[in-house]
Amino acid sequence: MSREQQAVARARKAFETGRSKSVEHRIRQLKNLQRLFTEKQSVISAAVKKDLNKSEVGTQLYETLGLEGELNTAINHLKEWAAPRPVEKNLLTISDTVYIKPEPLGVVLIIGAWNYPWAVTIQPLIGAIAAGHGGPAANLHRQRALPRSDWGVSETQELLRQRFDHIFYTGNSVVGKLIMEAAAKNLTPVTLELGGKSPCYIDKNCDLTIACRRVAWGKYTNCGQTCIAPDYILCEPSIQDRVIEEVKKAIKEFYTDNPKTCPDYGRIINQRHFKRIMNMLEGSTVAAGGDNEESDCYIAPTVLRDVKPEAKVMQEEIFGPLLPILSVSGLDEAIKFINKGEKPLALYCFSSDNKVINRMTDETSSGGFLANDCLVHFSVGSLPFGGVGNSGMGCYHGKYSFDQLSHLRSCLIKKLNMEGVNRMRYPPHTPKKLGWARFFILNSVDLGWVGRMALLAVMVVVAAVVLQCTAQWCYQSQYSCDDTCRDPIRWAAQFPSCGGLRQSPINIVSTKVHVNSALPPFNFIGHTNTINITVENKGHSAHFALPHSVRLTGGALPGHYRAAQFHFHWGGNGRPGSEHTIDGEQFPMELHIVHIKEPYGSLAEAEHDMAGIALLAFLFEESPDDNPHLDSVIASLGRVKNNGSSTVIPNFRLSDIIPSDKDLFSYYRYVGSMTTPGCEQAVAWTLFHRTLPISSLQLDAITQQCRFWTGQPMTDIFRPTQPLDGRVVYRSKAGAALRGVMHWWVGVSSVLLGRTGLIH
Ligand SMILES: NC(=O)C1=CN([C@@H]2O[C@H](COP(=O)(O)OP(=O)(O)OC[C@H]3O[C@@H](n4cnc5c(N)ncnc54)[C@H](O)[C@@H]3O)[C@@H](O)[C@H]2O)C=CC1
Ligand SMILES: CCCCCCCCCC(=O)O
Repeated sequence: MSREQQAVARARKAFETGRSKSVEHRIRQLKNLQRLFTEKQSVISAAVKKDLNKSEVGTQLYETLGLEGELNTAINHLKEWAAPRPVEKNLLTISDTVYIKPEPLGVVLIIGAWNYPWAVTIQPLIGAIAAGHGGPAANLHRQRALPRSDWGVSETQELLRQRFDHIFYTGNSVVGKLIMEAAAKNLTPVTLELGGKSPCYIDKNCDLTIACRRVAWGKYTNCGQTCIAPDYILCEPSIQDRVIEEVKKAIKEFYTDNPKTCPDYGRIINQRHFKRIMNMLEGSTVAAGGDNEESDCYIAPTVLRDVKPEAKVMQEEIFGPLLPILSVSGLDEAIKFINKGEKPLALYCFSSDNKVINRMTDETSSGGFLANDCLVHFSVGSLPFGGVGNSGMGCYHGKYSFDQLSHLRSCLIKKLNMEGVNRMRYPPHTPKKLGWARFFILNSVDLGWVGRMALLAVMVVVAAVVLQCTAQWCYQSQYSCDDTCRDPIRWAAQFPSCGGLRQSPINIVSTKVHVNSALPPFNFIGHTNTINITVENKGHSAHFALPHSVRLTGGALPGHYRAAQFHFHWGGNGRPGSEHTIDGEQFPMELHIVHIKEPYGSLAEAEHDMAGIALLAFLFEESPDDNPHLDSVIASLGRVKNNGSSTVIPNFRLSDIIPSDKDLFSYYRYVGSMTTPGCEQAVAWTLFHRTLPISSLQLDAITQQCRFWTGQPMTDIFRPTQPLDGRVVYRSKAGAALRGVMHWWVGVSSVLLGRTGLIH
């Protein structure tokens, strides 16, 4: 048996004892690892000094500090991570216990690279221990502190002939493919943390001194041997000379006039890599640096100017201290250039203009994206770190390491009773049974986070099942005395927020609103894009899903918001159906465009923030003529008649159904809630003065097409207005200056929080 086979056998035996599965055991192991970094700090630093000429402080800053943080996070959160995770259920499974159970996979092989030898091996190891793996085979690669040269390859190759339950590899993409090939033999899942050419776009609209200092830091740290180092700069020719001067200034500031003698400037790992990097200089013009000494593996911080895309230095990841500058005519060309290459591990964009940054994020893809800085995303444990496409697959850091190295097992525990409900899925199959199955499967019930108490909670759920099945919420129009669904006045019994003090919709009394000159116009982004949107009948209304490229800023909202969907509220048979009323008048129909604040990913995440959701509301007024922009909307509703059905509207533009920006400076603003259960009190409402036209024929077409989840015609889908409860409604003043925008929001929030008794 080879020593690699023995190591794997030992690890598997240890795993099979089941000891590593106990959370207490995992925490003990993590604490042991923590001790290693306090007790052996100087040995660790000395080894890395020999390998890469990193100073002791440098090793702590770039390697062990991050590991200490990861260890603390894992130790503090492990119980929560490892606990069963209850999930949302549908009506069919409401009485079952449904959860995700994170489980260790078995034996994990971790293969690391030499450039940050501790960070890239121990960080996945922390995840592996946390996930409950038995003695990972770990990396066998050798650093120069041990036998010098490329030892480790043959041992790794032998290891790869063994069977593992996961392989976590950090290194170059060529070897990454070999790893995947070896893993395929046993269908072993892999995480590949690879590299590539990470572009850095510098916009002319930015502080070049600061931008170049940050780029120089990102590039020359560890002598350029960082997987996420900015590989090359893209900028307009007009700023190239300034960029060179500023990078030179930063080099001097960090590493003195003579980087060779500076303790903070590193060395290339070995002569093979030294030659590889020096070869890349061929055909390019050195604008700064260029000095080198092979025997010392020294290459000075170097800048290359006017580099062509065909140049040698642009054909592969540099992984050394050369910084090529390529000319582009502007943002469009930079995006085109980046998209022509493989998807990078990191993408950097320096600009003072948010539009530039937004376009760069929206129109490119990369493992990570950083605006106006380099490398630091690696140190944020709450961000998943990993590549995409050629830069890798899978991710880690913090909880992501735990999840990456766990099997997220789906568990559904049913009881052997309630067979009646199951009959809808047993043969003989009939359309009626299908109708019931649609109802039970398509209606989800979010019971919230039950955590480790899942077992106890499910008993409560079982007890409540009969009540729950018959207690769906409905609009007043659906309710009749024979029904058991909950109409709006009884929503609060099941959804407590619906009885809160900041509920929507409201009646706006125009003489009582406060005129506020600090309410500026909105900035609509992506509203004119032509998109394909999915429309779905949700049982209570129809939702028109919007892509994340549609965004919103301005309007004194406290941040950037991404569109999620829009929907309408309507009446029926000539009855008005708006939710908001003005001076008691209800309008024929109301449009709501729902936006979620960044960086929240969903309504559920945003609901804990008082302004987590921005809702734009438009009232409709009856017009003698049809509004042609509503044709595609009306036609799509005809294709989603029943609960759960969906369709696509191709080539849709949001700007076609709402007025242009210049007509939207005038609006009401107040803080309220969603108007359907759970009535989350997290909404900054904007109700525009400008109404939208709709003909009576169009209104009839809209209100007569869809059906509720109960099968009845979907009419009068609005919630009655709610008490203001001391809230203030503001009205924007046309042409107001931007000044004081933040003050307005802070002012409103404190007024509101104070009045609702949340602050004193
Ligand atoms: N995404 C990330 O987190 C990181 C990615 N990298 C990337 O790693 C690359 C630099 O490291 P490398 O030169 O790859 O490091 P390396 O030469 O140390 O190789 C990485 C690992 O692969 C093993 N290995 C090498 N050749 C092998 C073969 N033929 N068969 C089996 N195993 C083999 C080595 O023993 C080592 O453990 C760069 O592309 C860099 O961007 C580096 C650090 C972090
Ligand atoms: C304070 C910022 C720390 C940046 C550390 C960067 C480590 C990159 C990982 C790698 O190349 O192996």
